[in-house]
Amino acid sequence: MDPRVIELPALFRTILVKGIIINFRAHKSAATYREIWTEEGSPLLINTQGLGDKTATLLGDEYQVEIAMRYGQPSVEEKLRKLHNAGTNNLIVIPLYPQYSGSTNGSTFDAVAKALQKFRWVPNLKFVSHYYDQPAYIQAIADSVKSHWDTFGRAQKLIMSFHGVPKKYITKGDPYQQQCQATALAIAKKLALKDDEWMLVFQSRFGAQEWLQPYCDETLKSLPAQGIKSVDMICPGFSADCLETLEEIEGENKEYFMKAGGEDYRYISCLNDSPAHAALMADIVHQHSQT
Ligand SMILES: C=CC1=C(C)c2cc3[nH]c(cc4nc(cc5[nH]c(cc1n2)c(C)c5CCC(=O)O)C(CCC(=O)O)=C4C)c(C)c3C=C
Ligand SMILES: [Fe+2]
Ligand SMILES: [Fe+2]
Repeated sequence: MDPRVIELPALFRTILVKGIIINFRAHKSAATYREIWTEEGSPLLINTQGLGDKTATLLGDEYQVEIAMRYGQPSVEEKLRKLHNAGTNNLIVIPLYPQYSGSTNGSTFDAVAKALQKFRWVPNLKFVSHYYDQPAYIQAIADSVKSHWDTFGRAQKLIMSFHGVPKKYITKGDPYQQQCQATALAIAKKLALKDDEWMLVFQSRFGAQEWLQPYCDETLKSLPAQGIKSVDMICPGFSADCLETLEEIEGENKEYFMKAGGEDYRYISCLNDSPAHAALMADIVHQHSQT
């Protein structure tokens, strides 16, 4: 029901979410979550917690690191309360979405502001709007691709899949598409890829309106007929593996590609709780601690 995610007037949003999404999608969604669930719980939560712990180790005693979920648990409010009780006076918020979209980073800002409304205290606050072009981020992604190539060999094409948003969000001023393109180009450059050796696509289209193109699913269905039989898949817009990567990219889209005549489809994991990812987070914190 977040108006930043579904940009419709309240009445239409309610009809869409409570009338259509909950009735037609909840069952399928629960089944797909069951497919990716691990003994320890949600991959998104475990990977994010691991990243938080490793970042805390790198930052040392001067900092306290807490991870929170935009929706669900642990909540932003719960973690802000914990930080407040610990005497925190300087707060740095990093939404774990490298490319800014109102539907993610903007919405995270809303969650922090809304939670703080319940507090008398408001700390010194730094909000990291995006980090799509940070050299350490581009390097970490490129290194994860290289290390995958070293182990499994190299496919004909590297497909970089970013989460989609309705095209209308961009025409209204969201910088998300431009930031995804800049990230993808920087990764391709770092890997010295020729133009025909990589591609940017957008996944997760939902509903009837036009979303950002090219669509991931349609692209994968069409590539084998163009002679592309092997692909490496990466999702640089996701910090941690989750439903959108493990089920949608590693599962569903692999099936589309193989059914269309593809032969080799390899998914390269998100940065998750890798040392390079924790170092990137610590780097961002240090940059925002100085000013
Ligand atoms: C229909 C509107 C949605 C837009 C626009 C959207 C943008 C968007 N989302 C992410 C990242 C994640 N989304 C996740 C879950 C999720 N997102 C939507 C809808 C929109 N997202 C739904 C309905 C759900 C629930 C899952 C489902 O039923 O498909 C998650 C969490 C996945 C998990 O493992 O829990 C992430 C992460 C981005 C980056 C983005 C636009 C930039
Ligand atoms: Fe989403
Ligand atoms: Fe999605």
